[in-house]
Amino acid sequence: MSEPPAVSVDGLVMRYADKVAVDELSLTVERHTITAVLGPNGAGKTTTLETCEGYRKPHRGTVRVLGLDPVADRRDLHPRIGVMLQGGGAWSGVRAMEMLRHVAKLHAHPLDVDMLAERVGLGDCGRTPYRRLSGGQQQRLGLALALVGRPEVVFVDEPTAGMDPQARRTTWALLQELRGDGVTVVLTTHYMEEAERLADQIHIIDHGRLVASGSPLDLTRGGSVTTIRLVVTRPFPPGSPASLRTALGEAIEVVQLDELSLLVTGPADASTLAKVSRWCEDNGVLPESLTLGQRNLEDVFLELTGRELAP
Ligand SMILES: Nc1ncnc2c1ncn2[C@@H]1O[C@H](COP(=O)(O)OP(=O)(O)OP(=O)(O)O)[C@@H](O)[C@H]1O
Repeated sequence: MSEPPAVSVDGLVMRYADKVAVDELSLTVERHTITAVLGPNGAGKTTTLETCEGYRKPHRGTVRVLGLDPVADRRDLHPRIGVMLQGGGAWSGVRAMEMLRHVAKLHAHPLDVDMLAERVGLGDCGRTPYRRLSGGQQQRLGLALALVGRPEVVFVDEPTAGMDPQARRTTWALLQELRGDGVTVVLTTHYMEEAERLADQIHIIDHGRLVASGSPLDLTRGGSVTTIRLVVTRPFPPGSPASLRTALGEAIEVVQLDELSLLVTGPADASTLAKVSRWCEDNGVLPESLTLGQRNLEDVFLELTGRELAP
């Protein structure tokens, strides 16, 4: 029999009082991958992760991690997973290395804590109390705490939030190294670049629902699709997206980003650019800029939800 996937979520519904935070969500995370759950603030990413980690019980649907029920099989599952919580999850007065040593002792075969501290870049702040660590250092400690028990699956919630660009790159390299060692990494992020660079598989969620899944390449369709961004000097006349779409033809999508900009997506080329320019002239619209580019995940998200991904 083949081994179960790292994570399988099937028809998950999660509610806070009357609010539906996760709405019939189904997704699979294959082993030995980096999988990103991507979505804007409030999309339901943390709630989904916390359910996989066994901190919340599904209101409906099922969740399995390494084939186990995170709540009912908690004792068997917990030694096999690592969890990096949003906001660190350490006591405020404890020193970074004390905390790491303490957690290491709870595991049967922990990693060497000094090596791990060095690797995540905790280096010279090991004696600093948790509350005095910078946001980025708290994140690094959180990551070390998640990894010290040699987990098979590691859940990391917004691993690079609050990190400077260099620390972010170090963290990306570390997560890639983990995948190389056979660990499955499940991360949430609202950084499109993070998902695009790191993930083998991306699940985009919005309002608790899955809106798209695939590899970064699948989702951006191999770069054969281009975008045109049109920014204008005065608000568009009413009905502009529909009128522009009619002018450009069937295969082209037009999304209004805000009152002064539109995004055109599809098999666009120089002739499409010329048509957009002509449409502007015919409709008394004065372009401030008109740029042709490759479609990226941010554009995919915009098309799917009509909203920007970045907070
Ligand atoms: N404890 C709670 N009580 C009530 N509502 C909650 C609670 N936790 C989350 N929510 C709501 O559920 C929805 C999903 O929240 P969740 O934190 O899962 O989203 P998220 O995608 O992780 O967002 P973020 O990127 O901001 O962390 C949001 O509308 C949020 O306000």
